[in-house]
Amino acid sequence: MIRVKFCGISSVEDAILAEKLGADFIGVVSDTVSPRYVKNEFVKIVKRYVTKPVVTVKVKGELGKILEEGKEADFIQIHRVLTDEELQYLNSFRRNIILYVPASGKFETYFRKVVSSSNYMVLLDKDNENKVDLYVAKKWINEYSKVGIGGGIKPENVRDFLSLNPYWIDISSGIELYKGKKDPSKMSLIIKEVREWTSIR
Ligand SMILES: O=C(O)c1ccccc1N[C@@H]1O[C@H](COP(=O)(O)O)[C@@H](O)[C@H]1O
Repeated sequence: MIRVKFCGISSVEDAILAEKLGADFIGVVSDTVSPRYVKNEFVKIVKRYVTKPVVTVKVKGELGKILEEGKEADFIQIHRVLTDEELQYLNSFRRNIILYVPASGKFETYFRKVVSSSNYMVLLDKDNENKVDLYVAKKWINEYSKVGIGGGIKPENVRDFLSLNPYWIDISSGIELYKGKKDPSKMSLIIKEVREWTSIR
């Protein structure tokens, strides 16, 4: 079964709708780099209305602060490439962590460091503005069980990502009416594609 994370959720209404339509994870971006930014306190509010795990996405900042600010979330997704020292520091915490790894052959060594470090979930995504290398992504998904994939997923191309058989697919901008507002029909289409894909395999 391929799980679905709808990310960049920035209203309770969209969180409730995402869960109702079938999302397995509700992602919120609590980092000001995002046009979908929400304050840390939003996690606690959303958790009153949904039962699915809530993921808070962080990009910048010192890891200790990220872990503290993300403590209300079920998962903390750290969406930047970490230094060796940061990976070592993170290993000393028992938290549900999702680590971003750019889906590019240039990050093969980093991918191996991450998956050998601890029991992380790994999210493959674009390497800056370079598209996801689906060949590399397929190779890594076959090697490690907890690899999700994002990076420009939308209803028109979701099958390309489902064919890699990831642990989950992760979508933010591809299911929007406009930045910060999710589109019910696009979310429904994604879920429909996933269910159809899963039912025939
Ligand atoms: O969603 C965001 O605004 C965001 C901002 C900064 C870092 C990560 C962000 N979202 C994560 O990136 C992937 C891919 O996004 P997209 O679907 O290509 O728009 C998304 O799944 C989130 O996990």
